Amino acid sequence: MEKYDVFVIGTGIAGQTAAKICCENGLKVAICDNREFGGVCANRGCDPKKVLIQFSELLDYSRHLKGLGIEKLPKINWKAIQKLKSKFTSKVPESTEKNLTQLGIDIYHQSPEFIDKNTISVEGKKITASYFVIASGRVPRTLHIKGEKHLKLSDDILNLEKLPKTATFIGSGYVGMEFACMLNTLGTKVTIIEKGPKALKAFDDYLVNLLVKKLKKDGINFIFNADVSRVERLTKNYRLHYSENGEHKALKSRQVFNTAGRVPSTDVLQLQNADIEASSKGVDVNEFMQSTSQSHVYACGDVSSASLPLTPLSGLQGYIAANNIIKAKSKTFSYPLVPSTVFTSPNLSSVGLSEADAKSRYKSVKIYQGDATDWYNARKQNAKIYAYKILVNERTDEILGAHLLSTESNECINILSMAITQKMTTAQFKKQIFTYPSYTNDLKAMLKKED
Ligand SMILES: Cc1cc2nc3c(=O)[nH]c(=O)nc-3n(C[C@H](O)[C@H](O)[C@H](O)COP(=O)(O)OP(=O)(O)OC[C@H]3O[C@@H](n4cnc5c(N)ncnc54)[C@H](O)[C@@H]3O)c2cc1C
Ligand SMILES: NC(=O)c1ccc[n+]([C@@H]2O[C@H](COP(=O)([O-])OP(=O)(O)OC[C@H]3O[C@@H](n4cnc5c(N)ncnc54)[C@H](O)[C@@H]3O)[C@@H](O)[C@H]2O)c1
Repeated sequence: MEKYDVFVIGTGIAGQTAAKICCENGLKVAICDNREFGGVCANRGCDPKKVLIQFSELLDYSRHLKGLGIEKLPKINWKAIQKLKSKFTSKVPESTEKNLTQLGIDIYHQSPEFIDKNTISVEGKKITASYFVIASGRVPRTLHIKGEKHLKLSDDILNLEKLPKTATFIGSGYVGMEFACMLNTLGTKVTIIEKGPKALKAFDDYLVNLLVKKLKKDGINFIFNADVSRVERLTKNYRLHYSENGEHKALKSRQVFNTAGRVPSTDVLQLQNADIEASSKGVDVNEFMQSTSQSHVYACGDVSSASLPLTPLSGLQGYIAANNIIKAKSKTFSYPLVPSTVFTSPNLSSVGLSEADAKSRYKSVKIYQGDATDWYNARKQNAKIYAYKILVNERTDEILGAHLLSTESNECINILSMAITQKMTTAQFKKQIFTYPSYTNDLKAMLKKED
């Protein structure tokens, strides 16, 4: 029977970070994955997605300037784009394995199953470890509808051989909105069907409404409050059945994508054999990223109950878990401020408190909100929408939350994130000198006029 100090499940950013730190500190470490090594972000998430999306962004940008200096729109070569994307993804599994092995970490290519609290079985072997790190991430939610097997997933979108003429997306969260926007810009006729009353429910209503309005003008069909029930295969197309206000409806498209969210990947691990508690939120952990039920088990990244499933947090949680294995309770996870961006055209970005949360926590909240479409930066690129909402504590003048909708919001939001972390007042922020002309410089102007 093989024996390790630490056995890590999952080779994404969380698992790799934890494994490397444990190994560098002299522990005997093994790591496993039931898919290609390297995790979602590098293989089938953030990185390949942005390689593809930069082309739809470029096309959207060019469309705005057509007739104003651009005569012909760029012609998209999807095959070449896929080739470019593969240059980023194809080497990830091999280089990840090589890197881990060179450090002296043993690797396994299968999902393990817990046999008891200290024993797992993997690749037909029984293995014991003093500590386990569960870093198995999330997988697409199953919808439990008839014909589910016909639904394609985000992996399939990233690997599309050709752009479909028509496509339906079930779910209008990050994944659905980003890919729907990309395909629509590249020429696919897109419908988004959402069970709730709005898209991107975690984001600011004012900005989401403006984004949805822009995307509708671009040709995306949105259906809200819909209950999907069945997918049917036709000769060339698929028909999705759903009900809206109790009325049965159906729509036909070449592809139907399930973008209805992701759930913790714990199904096959047999956690119950080791009495490790997990819920629909993931493996239950405390502030040390330690399982609340088994002190020798840690969970980090998307699979942990403390996750907000974004890459930067997964790395941080992997770091915390490993450090606590090396020295018990030496590091705590205390929900840092996390900026995030939905990579639609334009980008929707957010950091800190929402308007509702700010108002419930603070007595008096100033709201700096506006449509900046007629400001210089948007006008020069003939952008269709540019808007913002920044929330400020009236008593202290500190910035509490920021929400931006613009082509550059994915970068600008980081400036506001730093300002909030540093507890900057708007007076201090406005004293900063930024480059001109720049979207960053506009942030100061946003804080001038209260809504
Ligand atoms: C399409 C898409 C786009 C995204 N874009 C962004 C973005 O732009 N920015 C951002 O911050 N985040 C983005 N995310 C989220 C981001 O990818 C995740 O938050 C991040 O990858 C999580 O890292 P992790 O290490 O926790 O888990 P993962 O990267 O999911 O790694 C978990 C690993 O565990 C393996 N595994 C799962 N189950 C088992 C098992 N039973 N046994 C063995 N191994 C197992 C998996 O194969 C995987 O390799 C995106 C996600 C998707 C799906
Ligand atoms: N740019 C980024 O940072 C980025 C990009 C992609 C994913 N992510 C991360 O991955 C996570 C998962 O993203 P996601 O888009 O898969 O999930 P999500 O939770 O953001 O969105 C899922 C959407 O599907 C809807 N839905 C659920 N069941 C449905 C049903 N039966 N019919 C119709 N609609 C249904 C939900 O109401 C929701 O609007 C995100 O929370 C985010 O943290 C981040």
